[in-house]
Amino acid sequence: LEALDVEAIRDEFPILEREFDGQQVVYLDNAATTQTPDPVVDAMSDYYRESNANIHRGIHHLSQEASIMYEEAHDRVAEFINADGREEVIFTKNTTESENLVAYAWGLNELGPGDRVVLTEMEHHASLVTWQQIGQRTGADVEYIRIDEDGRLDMDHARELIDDDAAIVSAVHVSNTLGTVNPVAELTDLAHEHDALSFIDGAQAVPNRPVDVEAIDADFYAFSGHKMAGPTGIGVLYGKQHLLEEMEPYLYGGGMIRKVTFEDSTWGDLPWKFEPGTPQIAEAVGLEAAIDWLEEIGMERIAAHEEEIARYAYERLADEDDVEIYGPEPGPDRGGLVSFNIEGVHAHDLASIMNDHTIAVRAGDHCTQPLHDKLGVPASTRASFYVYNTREEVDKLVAALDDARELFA
Ligand SMILES: Cc1ncc(COP(=O)(O)O)c(CNc2co[nH]c2=O)c1O
Repeated sequence: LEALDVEAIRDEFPILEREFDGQQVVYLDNAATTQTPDPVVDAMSDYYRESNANIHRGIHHLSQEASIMYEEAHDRVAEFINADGREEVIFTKNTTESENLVAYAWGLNELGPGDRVVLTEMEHHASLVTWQQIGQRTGADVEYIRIDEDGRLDMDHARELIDDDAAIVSAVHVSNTLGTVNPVAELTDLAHEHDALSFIDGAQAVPNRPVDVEAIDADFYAFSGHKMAGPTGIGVLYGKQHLLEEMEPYLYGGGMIRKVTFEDSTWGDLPWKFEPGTPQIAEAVGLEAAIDWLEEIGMERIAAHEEEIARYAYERLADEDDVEIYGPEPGPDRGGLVSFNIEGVHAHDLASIMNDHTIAVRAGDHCTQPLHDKLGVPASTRASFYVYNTREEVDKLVAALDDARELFA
């Protein structure tokens, strides 16, 4: 597999030339949000300059043009994740809203006492808090598949929890804290063996590796545009068509109806039934441009680049005696991020020192507070990589650790 031309890629991100206090930014916070290449920014600007109009096929050229752009963005997403078609691709605001859509439109109506919602201990709050609250409102139990000391799922425990009481398994594809790549197809098979649904949180997977929802056979799959070189304000909920057809919407308004009388209303076709009001049209154009841009590079090459950079970062950090790294060894079941702590230095202090060197990392609980409780630490520092990161940037990260030791350890 030919390596990425990182320098050519970096030329499409002017933001990576930014300097603070005379130092060039080193952006290692990609699990939080990725940067946006010129072609994506240009596509959205061009939309506003040349095609902007409200959609739902108004009787004028601009509306028809904007409607087709918006509708075809759904087709492009379906092709990218190997969904059957636009009917299985709902545009939301972000992964969080995609999780809530299923929780409200399916969970509230289908769950009750005696049902079990099976999560994992490494879930992001977007999934964990959502299903925890739905469990409280419906009387369903919420249980968590344990992780082992390497940050991998305990699949024996998974098989124990995913039994005939399980109604849905909601699991993260790639952990945003541990980097663990979970066996989502196996979890889905287990769920289906017991007539339970499978909902996979792909926020840290779709941007970084090939994802085929049909191969996984997930019933629902969620991700965000801003984590895959696309804009904020747009996310995707993939859902199997027969499930989305059966589900009642939980957000009402214009654009999602077929017929409205004073007495009642009927709902429009998929995916529009779940997309009320004026949607994020420019963001849909931007998301399609991001998919084009990523596929131009190739998802396999992106995954290989990230594995190589994460492996290098893991190995450099593992050489430091006072550094504790969370999650599996480098390899196929670790994604492109490394979370760690330095003995005697709080993660926030470390991130602050990194910022003195204009190195952008994330410090905190990464919206996985129960996982950090389980790890026995209040916070961690996370370096997360994307297509434009280099080994030299990892070297700068490691070199800055000494400043933190001098000041805090
Ligand atoms: C695994 C996972 N699930 C869901 C979300 C929520 O995505 P959103 O709805 O687009 O915000 C995130 C975002 N994770 C992070 C956002 O900032 N730092 C992070 O690690 C995530 O990493």
